Amino acid sequence: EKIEFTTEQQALMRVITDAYNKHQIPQDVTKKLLQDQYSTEENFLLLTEMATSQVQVLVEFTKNIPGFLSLDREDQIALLKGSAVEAMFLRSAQALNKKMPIGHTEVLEERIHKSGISEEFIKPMFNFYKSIGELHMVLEEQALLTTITILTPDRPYVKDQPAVERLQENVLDLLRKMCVLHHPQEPQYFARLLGRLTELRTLSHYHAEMLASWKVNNHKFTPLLCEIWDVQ
Ligand SMILES: CC(C)c1onc(-c2c(Cl)cccc2Cl)c1COc1ccc2c(ccn2Cc2cccc(C(=O)O)c2)c1
Repeated sequence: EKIEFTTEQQALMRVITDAYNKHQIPQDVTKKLLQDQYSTEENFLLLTEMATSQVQVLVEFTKNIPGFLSLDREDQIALLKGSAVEAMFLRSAQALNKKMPIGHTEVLEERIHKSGISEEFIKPMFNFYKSIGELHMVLEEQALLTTITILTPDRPYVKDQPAVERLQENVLDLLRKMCVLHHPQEPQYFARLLGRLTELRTLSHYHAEMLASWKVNNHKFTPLLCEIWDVQ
């Protein structure tokens, strides 16, 4: 069917894609992937640094989502805290599936495997990475899916859910059209993408247990991660 984008949708697409492209993990952080040692401790510290950098990238990206800064301030915080892990699973999936320079991916996978995460969480995590890779999302779809995750109205402590719903609906409609445009042979592609959001929620529950097991082994997180994940 012929896909038409309204002028508002074209503007929304450009703003979100530009924001998604603009904010990257600094090179010095990703460069360390290849240099530092391989002990469990070193791997954990490197991943902690990447997670911290990723949260900063995420906050900057979120501020560029049209309408986000007009939401109630406390709701903005609730949306960020509620979606940070899911957005980082999406971002790490995209990084592992393509974005990383050659050789970084294997190193990064290796470091995740050897960072003190128990096997029961590694399996679903890498299944998710594989399922994201199989979708071959274009960049716009990645940016929109991340935005939809952030604009999830039913996060804990969100007061004005309808306001968040209205923003999310605009992005959902735009993603639906982008999917028809980029995957014309797969009418179910949009539904498959949204199915990944369900998998993200499951991973987010696993992640809470990962944090608890790291804490038990007295692993330290940065102040920013402690704040966004309510640990320590
Ligand atoms: C605190 C730390 C040990 C941790 O706790 N849970 C997770 C955790 C884990 Cl272990 C998996 C998924 C999500 C989280 Cl929060 C992590 C490690 O977090 C990350 C965060 C981002 C990650 C990674 C791996 C890749 N990326 C994204 C990435 C890497 C390099 C370049 C770019 C880019 O955009 O240019 C993006 C790990």
